[in-house]
Amino acid sequence: MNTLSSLLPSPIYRAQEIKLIEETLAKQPTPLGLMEKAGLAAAEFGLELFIDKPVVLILVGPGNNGGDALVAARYLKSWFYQVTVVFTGNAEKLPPDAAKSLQSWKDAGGTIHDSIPDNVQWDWVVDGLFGIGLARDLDKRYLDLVKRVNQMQLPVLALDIPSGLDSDSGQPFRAAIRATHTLTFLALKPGLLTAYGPDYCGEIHLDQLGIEPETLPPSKGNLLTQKQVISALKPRPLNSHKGMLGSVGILGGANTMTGAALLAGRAALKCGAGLVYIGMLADSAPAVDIQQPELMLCAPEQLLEIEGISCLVAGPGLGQSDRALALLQNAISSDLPLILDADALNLIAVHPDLASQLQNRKSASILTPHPAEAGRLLGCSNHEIQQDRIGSALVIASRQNSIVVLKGAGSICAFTDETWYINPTGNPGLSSAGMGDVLSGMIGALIAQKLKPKQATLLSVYLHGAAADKLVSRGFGPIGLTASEVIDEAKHLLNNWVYGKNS
Ligand SMILES: NC(=O)C1=CN([C@@H]2O[C@H](COP(=O)(O)OP(=O)(O)OC[C@H]3O[C@@H](n4cnc5c(N)ncnc54)[C@H](O)[C@@H]3O)[C@@H](O)[C@H]2O)[C@@H](O)CC1
Ligand SMILES: Nc1ncnc2c1ncn2[C@@H]1O[C@H](COP(=O)(O)OP(=O)(O)O)[C@@H](O)[C@H]1O
Ligand SMILES: [K+]
Repeated sequence: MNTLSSLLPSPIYRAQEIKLIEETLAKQPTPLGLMEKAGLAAAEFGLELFIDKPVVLILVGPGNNGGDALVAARYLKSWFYQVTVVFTGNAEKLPPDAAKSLQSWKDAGGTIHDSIPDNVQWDWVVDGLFGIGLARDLDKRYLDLVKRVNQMQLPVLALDIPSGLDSDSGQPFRAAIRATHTLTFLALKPGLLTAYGPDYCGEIHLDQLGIEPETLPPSKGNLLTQKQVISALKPRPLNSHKGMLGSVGILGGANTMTGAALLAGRAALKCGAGLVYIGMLADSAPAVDIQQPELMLCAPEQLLEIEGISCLVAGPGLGQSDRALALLQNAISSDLPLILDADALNLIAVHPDLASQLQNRKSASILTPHPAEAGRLLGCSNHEIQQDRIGSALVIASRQNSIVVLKGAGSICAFTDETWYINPTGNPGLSSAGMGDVLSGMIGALIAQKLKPKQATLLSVYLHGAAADKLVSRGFGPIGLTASEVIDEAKHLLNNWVYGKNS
């Protein structure tokens, strides 16, 4: 069994893909069937977690997830746990493997309750109501069970996925079990990792049921891991100079939003860009950033004329004025790698000519929308984006011929070759103004330092969240965490990753 942080690059499969894998595996003769393995793994994990908690409630659903729970019940009973099994479904309609598990449970002397008995004080709960087979809203019977368990405020071990959660999208079907631990089987599913998934899953563990990951079919989706993102980093040559480390141009900072451009610029500087220019649109734009005088501030029209810029970030605090539109047009028509955030995305959403200009670019474009910006780009609501974060990010990537980072809990990085990644780092401390500006500056810095756009994007997304996680672990958040703090921590982490120092 693996915890998330111990996983090497790990494939993520949607429900349809997992079903195909299960069908293939079911045809291969093994001494122990997959359900038996899943139930045993769950019981062993329960034993590890709750060795001193003997009274357990096990909820069994109408499909194979329920079958897993019945197997777990049988093992736990044989280890002298006091097990109460609740099954409200129709035994005659159970799929064959689950029906066998029910029979084995009964053969072992187990009994079934058709509702949760009153007046029993359980120590913990096993949630085996639904797994990846749930594809519609919970009906009242199951909704009541889910609500009842959530009210108990007990430790809950969810099998495969918390019941009620959509394993593809991370959205609850009306309600979902709030688990303290989720033991998922065979491989990761996106719904565990993005949108509401992390809120419902608690600690996520993976049991591959003895199936070697190399034998699974290749997946378009993967979990981002530290090992993968840092693989492109290397120490600077001793004989380095600032010209080698690239220069980032930031376009933004209209009236009242100069801070956004400054944050992007400071992030670019502290993530290692050799030179950082900021072209601000504000009427009385500052001539210098007193806190960061290394930044070079200039008129935005001038920025686009500067020789030797390696990469442009357009959008932080850009506004949507005619001047902003004209500047953005120029930025998109440049041959430079381009990171587009915030109002740059909003302008593209309402100017189809800009969108088609973007599609035809030869150099890399990276779009970093939050769900509302993604909704504007696709002409749909924020809610619709969140219902299918992966699909939405892939559609934007393909339509705009761009790398896309769909931000928010479990950010999705999507590519035009239809591959996608989910980022496991980050926390609600990042839900404050300026965090997106910092991310765009970080990507700019890494591209300027000659990382490939894909690698720069994946590394920045992971680093941005990891810096926030480090800060929260030291008590600097989540409440009141600031974008400026994230910049400084990202600098420390990046040095640590490249030079192995405990800074
Ligand atoms: N098939 C296999 O080989 C394996 C399956 N495993 C387990 O099986 C699970 C998938 O099993 P299933 O495909 O049977 O699906 P589930 O057990 O997740 O649930 C599907 C069942 O729920 C019913 N249902 C769906 N939505 C409902 C709703 N809103 N209200 C009431 N009933 C509803 C369906 O009619 C079906 O009977 C996995 O998540 C995993 O836990 C594991 O044992 C590993 C091996
Ligand atoms: N709950 C969360 N968990 C993980 N990451 C988060 C969370 N909330 C926000 N973030 C991250 O913080 C950043 C916020 O960006 P954005 O919404 O554009 O902020 P702003 O526009 O204020 O700069 C994104 O990278 C996003 O993924
Ligand atoms: K479950």
